[in-house]
Amino acid sequence: MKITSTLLQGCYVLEPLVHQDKRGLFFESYHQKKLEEYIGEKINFVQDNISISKKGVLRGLHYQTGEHSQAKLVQVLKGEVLDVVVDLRKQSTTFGAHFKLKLSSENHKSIFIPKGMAHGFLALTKEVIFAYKCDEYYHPQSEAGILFNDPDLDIEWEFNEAKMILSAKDLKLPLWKDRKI
Ligand SMILES: Cc1cn([C@H]2C[C@H](O)[C@@H](COP(=O)(O)OP(=O)(O)O[C@H]3O[C@H](C)C(=O)[C@H](O)[C@H]3O)O2)c(=O)[nH]c1=O
Repeated sequence: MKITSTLLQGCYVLEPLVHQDKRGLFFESYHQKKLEEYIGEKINFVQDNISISKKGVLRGLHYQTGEHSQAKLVQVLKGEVLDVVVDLRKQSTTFGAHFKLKLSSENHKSIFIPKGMAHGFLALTKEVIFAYKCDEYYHPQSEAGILFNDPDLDIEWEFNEAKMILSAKDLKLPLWKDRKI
């Protein structure tokens, strides 16, 4: 597995070793020991999530606050997304910055997102199966988010906004300057 840093402190891109043969392919989609050794801290994922989205669906930007803040390992099992991570950590050297990367069932890449980040993705193909691990359980009372097209974050989603599909909840998320801490 190859692990590379991103512009965000503590956020990494993982690329598995893909074993191909006449049947198809095999790769380790998660290896706790290798990831812990690289990031230098223990990881204990407790919940796996899967969402399925049509082309144009944008989910995010979401996070959980306080003790329910989640580290995540996100990957795409089918299709392709533009994945976006935003650094919410005031003490971070990359506070307020964002990182984006295309994840797909072709590139097999995943992103380790540390606690203290907002996360979202835009589905770029007809059907996207998105799978991710969280190190804290879902805690609705601690859910928070930032509007996807916040002017201060200025995220270029590379997609026609008129064709995006968002939940009513996500369309009402606050701006960066009004976000829940
Ligand atoms: C997140 C979550 C949701 N739910 C229920 C709540 C709703 O009834 C339904 C859909 O939830 P929501 O609209 O929040 O789902 P997404 O918009 O995909 O949310 C996710 O979107 C971005 C990409 C993330 O990174 C977050 O982990 C997560 O917030 O699933 C659960 O039962 N458990 C959960 O862990």
